Amino acid sequence: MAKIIDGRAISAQIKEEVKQEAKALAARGIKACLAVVQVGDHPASSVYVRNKHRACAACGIKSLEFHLPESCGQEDLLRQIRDLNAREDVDGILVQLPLPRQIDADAVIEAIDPAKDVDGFLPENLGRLLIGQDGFLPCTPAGILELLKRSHIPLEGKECLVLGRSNIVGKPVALLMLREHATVTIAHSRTANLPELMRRADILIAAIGRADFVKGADLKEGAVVIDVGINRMEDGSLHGDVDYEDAFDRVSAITPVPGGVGPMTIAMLMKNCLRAARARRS
Ligand SMILES: Nc1nc(=O)c2c([nH]1)NC[C@@H]1CN(c3ccc(C(=O)N[C@@H](CCC(=O)O)C(=O)O)cc3)C=[N+]21
Ligand SMILES: [Mg+2]
Repeated sequence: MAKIIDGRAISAQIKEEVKQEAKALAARGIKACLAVVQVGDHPASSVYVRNKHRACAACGIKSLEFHLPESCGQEDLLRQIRDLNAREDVDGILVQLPLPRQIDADAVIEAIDPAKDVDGFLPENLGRLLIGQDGFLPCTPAGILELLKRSHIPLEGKECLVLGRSNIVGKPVALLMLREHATVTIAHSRTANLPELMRRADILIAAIGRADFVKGADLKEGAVVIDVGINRMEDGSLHGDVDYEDAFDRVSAITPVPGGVGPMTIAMLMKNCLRAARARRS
């Protein structure tokens, strides 16, 4: 029987821990504060942004909303970020992605003060992860590690296969697994021997954005599957990158979609906000 790794339950536990820490900080007169910057009205973004404000409220973190029009220019956005960098009361800055085409997203993200980079997207924080220094970890990779740790899944010496090589999930989660002494392989669209790699992975982390791409027969018997994919189907349902039903009887543990990695991303964002507040103000 496969164990379902319950991201909603584990994220609720983390948010409860953050709430207690936020309370302790508030007792010293420090109210942690996240600024969320949204540009335009990408429908998915509005939902995600609302969820982030909701999580802040639940954790006792103040959240501020800055909503710029779809047509806003690069300079307008940069001015907004410089303003938030300068504000004493703002601990974390999150610029919701994707940004409209006319905006250079890399330049915008890099304008954020690294001490307020609660997404963990800046070169400074990703570089710290690479060389083993403390910094803000990107939320999805950090959430994946937390899911594995709180589910007591051993990582040391295990074969871990990461599907996908993005800067915000694939590459950083591979580094985190390496830090935990797993043997890590990163596969991508041009990997030649994917079937062979999938068949021998003890832990498979899928972050490719292709609905139901990984089938049960692809997996090693008893593998642990972490599914980062959030693929919206035509009927409105969400599917992961792994065919959950098909994989279920073959794995020892698996994250559902929804209710797996997604909620953990937000919980780790809350944790990063609190950490930013503590580091900046005490
Ligand atoms: N600067 C920035 N930081 C981000 O962290 C960021 C971003 N931009 N842009 C968009 C992506 C996406 N993302 C998700 C967070 C939570 C869920 C989540 O909670 N998902 C739920 C349900 C989702 C649903 O029903 O649509 C689940 O998987 O159970 C999903 C996706 C953060 N992102
Ligand atoms: Mg599925």
